[in-house]
Amino acid sequence: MNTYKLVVAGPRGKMGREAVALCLRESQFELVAVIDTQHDGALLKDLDGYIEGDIPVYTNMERCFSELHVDVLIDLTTPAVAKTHMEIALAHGVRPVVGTTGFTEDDIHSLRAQAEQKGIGAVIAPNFAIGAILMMKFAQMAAQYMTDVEIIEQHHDAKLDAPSGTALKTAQLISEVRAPKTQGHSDEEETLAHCRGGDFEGMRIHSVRLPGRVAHQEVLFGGEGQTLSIRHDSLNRASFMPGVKLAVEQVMTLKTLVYGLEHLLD
Ligand SMILES: NC(=O)C1=CN([C@@H]2O[C@H](COP(=O)(O)OP(=O)(O)OC[C@H]3O[C@@H](n4cnc5c(N)ncnc54)[C@H](O)[C@@H]3O)[C@@H](O)[C@H]2O)C=CC1
Ligand SMILES: O=C(O)C1=N[C@H](C(=O)O)C[C@H](O)C1
Repeated sequence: MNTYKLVVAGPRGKMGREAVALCLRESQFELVAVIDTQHDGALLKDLDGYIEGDIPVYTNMERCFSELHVDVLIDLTTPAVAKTHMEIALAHGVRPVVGTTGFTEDDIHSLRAQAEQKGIGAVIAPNFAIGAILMMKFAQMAAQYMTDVEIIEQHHDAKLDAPSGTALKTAQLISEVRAPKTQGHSDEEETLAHCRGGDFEGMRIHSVRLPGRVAHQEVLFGGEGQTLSIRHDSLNRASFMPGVKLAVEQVMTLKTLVYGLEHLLD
């Protein structure tokens, strides 16, 4: 059985905590360090909310990767730092598995070039939940036949980016099968700014942020005399962990950057 030496960036975050728990319970995963913004030199068990783990905390990723042998970085941090984290990992021959959202298409192109230049794998997955991948694939399938589409995503109010990475990825997948088109009335006017949401090739994306939500998305299609709704709900963050596990296992076999877990499920 293959074993993987892993580092988690963001261990005190909502997703980072789940990822640390995943690494500690999976026998083929060995958590060798965590990357935090604070607590350099402490141990995981010293961090708030942890009671076990003689695992070193680094605040400097370069130093971590220089001192330790690491196979995979799991990054669950913030849009502001995730790209730099990926660049540092790739430069050190460490394969990044990144759930952090907020990457632009240019970011993805340049990171893919870096992964290919190093000849190692990398995964950016805007959503690790298998049901969310199915929701996106079903939406892509439906958009071939029903071309009027609006996406409504709902998240907790601590989310930094809007729209969600999942909503953007859904729109990108739909745009592979649907020509850009203007939706709604050609003379429509917003009397309150942004009421019609973001415009992605004519598809409208609406972002709801409310306490009590986790991660939810509905893709709405309208046709003459009929509607179709495709909805996915993540009710907790454990829902993302089978996808993280899959990505860690698969990234070891890749030689390029893969954007979207759907490419690892086929
Ligand atoms: N791909 C997926 O399936 C999912 C992706 N996400 C994404 O994952 C990211 C994290 O989400 P949450 O855990 O909900 O956020 P969070 O705010 O609970 O956690 C983020 C953590 O990152 C840490 N952090 C910030 N800068 C850092 C740095 N330079 N080094 C190390 N740690 C750093 C913060 O201290 C914080 O603990 C977001 O971008 C979110 O959109 C969230 C859920 C599922
Ligand atoms: O911030 C979150 O919580 C989530 N972020 C991802 C996204 O932006 O799509 C995935 C999931 O929706 C939860």
